[in-house]
This record gives sequence, structure tokens and C-alpha cells, in this order.
Amino acid sequence: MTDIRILVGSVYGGALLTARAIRQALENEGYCVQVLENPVLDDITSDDSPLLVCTSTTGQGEVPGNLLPFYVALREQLPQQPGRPFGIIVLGDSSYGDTFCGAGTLMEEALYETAARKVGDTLRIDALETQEPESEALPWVREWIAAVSI
Ligand SMILES: Cc1cc2nc3c(=O)[nH]c(=O)nc-3n(C[C@H](O)[C@H](O)[C@H](O)COP(=O)(O)O)c2cc1C
Repeated sequence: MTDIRILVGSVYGGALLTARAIRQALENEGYCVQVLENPVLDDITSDDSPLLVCTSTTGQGEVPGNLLPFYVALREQLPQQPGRPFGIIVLGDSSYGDTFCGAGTLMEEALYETAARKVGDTLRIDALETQEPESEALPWVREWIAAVSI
């Protein structure tokens, strides 16, 4: 069964809770899921499992501090991951205007530079619209995992 690695970026815990809810749901379906709260590059270069980014946005469209070292290392070293499937779930708040969900865009750009392959459209979860990000994330993940498994 597919092994999934979730790269988490979270300041106040919303994205982390969402990642844990995803892990629970996928484990119930027999997947093996790792939630990486402080990911390092080795976590992704040591195998080739599909990657799911689940991050919020902080500052002015920036990646949260716990994910930032991974993001910087990824940009600097660009370990090539040709064809490796990835998906993006990003939490934000549309009242921030132009920087809405900017962290998802940054992670997407960095992963594209490693030649990884995006599966599905980015899920943008707006804090103005929902208090329960996992309720949007879980149906999206079911479609994503089906697409990854094809
Ligand atoms: C200081 C601060 C800066 C933020 N900056 C942005 C931003 O630039 N763009 C955005 O879409 N959301 C921004 N947000 C909103 C958060 O991404 C959103 O509330 C998210 O749900 C928080 O998730 P977390 O609990 O995992 O940190 C910001 C929130 C705070 C408190």
C-alpha cells in the first residue's frame, strides 16, 4: 500500500490538526502516513513516496517557521525528484489579499523545480470561509489519493 508523507507548515496548529485528520482518514483506508512536523530534506530524498504539503501562510505570504528550513534547503539544493507525485493543501485568509495562500505557491514552485509532478489542483482553505479546515481537506484528499494511485 502507498506510503504518504505529509509536509506540515503551521503557526497556530490549524494545518497540523488538518494533517493529523488526513492521516487518520487515510490510515483507516490502509495507507501508511507520516506527518512531518519539522521536515528535513532527508525525509523526502530517502524514498520516493507521494508528498502532500499541508501548510498555512504567515507573514506576508510566507512559509511558516517550522517548514521554512525545509523550504530553504529545497530551493538551495533542488534534489531532483522526476515525476514524483505531490499535492498542495494551503490554509490562508483571503482578507490578506495578494498574499492569500502564498505559502502554497512557494512550495509548489520549489517542488516543480525538482521536476516533481503535481497531482490535482491546489486546495486553498480560506479562514474567512471555514473554521474547520479538515472538513474541506478530507474530501479533497480522497480524490487526490485516487489520482495518485492511478
Ligand atoms: C501574523 C499572520 C500573518 C498571516 N499572513 C497571511 C498571508 O499572508 N496570507 C494568507 O493567506 N493568510 C495569512 N494568515 C492567515 C493564516 O494562514 C490562517 O489563519 C491559517 O488558517 C492559520 O493556520 P495555522 O493555524 O496552521 O497557522 C496570517 C495569519 C497571521 C496570524
